[in-house]
Amino acid sequence: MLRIAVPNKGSLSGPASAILHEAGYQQRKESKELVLVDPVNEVEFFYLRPRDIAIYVSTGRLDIGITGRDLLVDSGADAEEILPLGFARSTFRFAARPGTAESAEDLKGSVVATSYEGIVARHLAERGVDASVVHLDGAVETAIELGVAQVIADVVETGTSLRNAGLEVFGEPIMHSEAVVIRRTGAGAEDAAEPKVQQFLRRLQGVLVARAYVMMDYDCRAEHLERAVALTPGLESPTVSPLHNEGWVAVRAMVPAKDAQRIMDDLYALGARAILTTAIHACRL
Ligand SMILES: Nc1ncnc2c1ncn2[C@@H]1O[C@H](COP(=O)(O)OP(=O)(O)OP(=O)(O)O)[C@@H](O)[C@H]1O
Ligand SMILES: O=P(O)(O)OC[C@H]1O[C@H](OP(=O)(O)OP(=O)(O)O)[C@H](O)[C@@H]1O
Ligand SMILES: [Mg+2]
Repeated sequence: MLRIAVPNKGSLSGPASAILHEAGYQQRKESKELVLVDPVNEVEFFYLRPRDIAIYVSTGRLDIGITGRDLLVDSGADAEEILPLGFARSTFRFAARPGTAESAEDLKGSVVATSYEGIVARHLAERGVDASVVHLDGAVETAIELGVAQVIADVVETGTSLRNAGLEVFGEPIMHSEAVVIRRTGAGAEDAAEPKVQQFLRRLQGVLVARAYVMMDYDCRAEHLERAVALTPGLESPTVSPLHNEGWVAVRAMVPAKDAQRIMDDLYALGARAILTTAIHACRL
């Protein structure tokens, strides 16, 4: 059985279970379940705190896990990212009251509050900045008002939490994060679990592609085919079939979902007709 760590709480938990479900894996029905065996797919899921997942995976007791890139880096565990998943996107940034500082270099002698001590301590050390780091579990934005720190380093998505606390980001983002699949550093072809890991990754990649692309079908005059195909090159090459009406062809290609409407306009302007898009539910590329 492949043993997989899944976040049990927080921003990563819902979308992680959703992508696994879309990839055809059984998922827990109830948030108190800690372990779930999916016998058909020969996978065992362990629902763990997101912050602990890299630690479990680094020991090799679990084969792979889903966590945040920021949590992976912060843990310092011997685990590496093998597939970015595109959800729980955030930046990790310094923030303070306006006018406090402009960059990490201004933080000498300051107290920085954060839930990500590992990332912050390393970032400051790399720049030779001597500042103290205070660990807080959450709601870090409040640490400044309560006088625990002059500066915070925290996850920022919309910036609403910072604005509500009267704080502003400063300096370059410390890192960009999103949910990622991780495994033990150095795991590879020699591992017994490797074929199953690769199959698991192909399934998740299939979901990511199915989410990002639609299938587009249209008819166009043969003399317009080259220009039409330039608009819909597909992933490898579009399928072109003859139509019963001479001089017309049917074209089928995958296109990025976000561009679909613009491409349909451009194809129509080119004289293409019967332009249809359909959702892709699953795929293996
Ligand atoms: N508002 C947010 N938007 C996007 N990603 C976020 C947000 N808050 C946290 N994350 C991401 O979620 C992961 C942290 O998960 P974790 O469960 O520890 O915290 P959380 O989602 O803030 O939940 P909670 O604080 O309620 O326990 C990190 O990878 C972080 O980048
Ligand atoms: O930029 P925003 O869209 O406001 O999102 C960022 C906030 O979301 C998370 O907080 P969460 O609600 O998880 O509370 P926590 O600080 O207790 O973790 C994170 O720690 C930030 O505070
Ligand atoms: Mg949080």
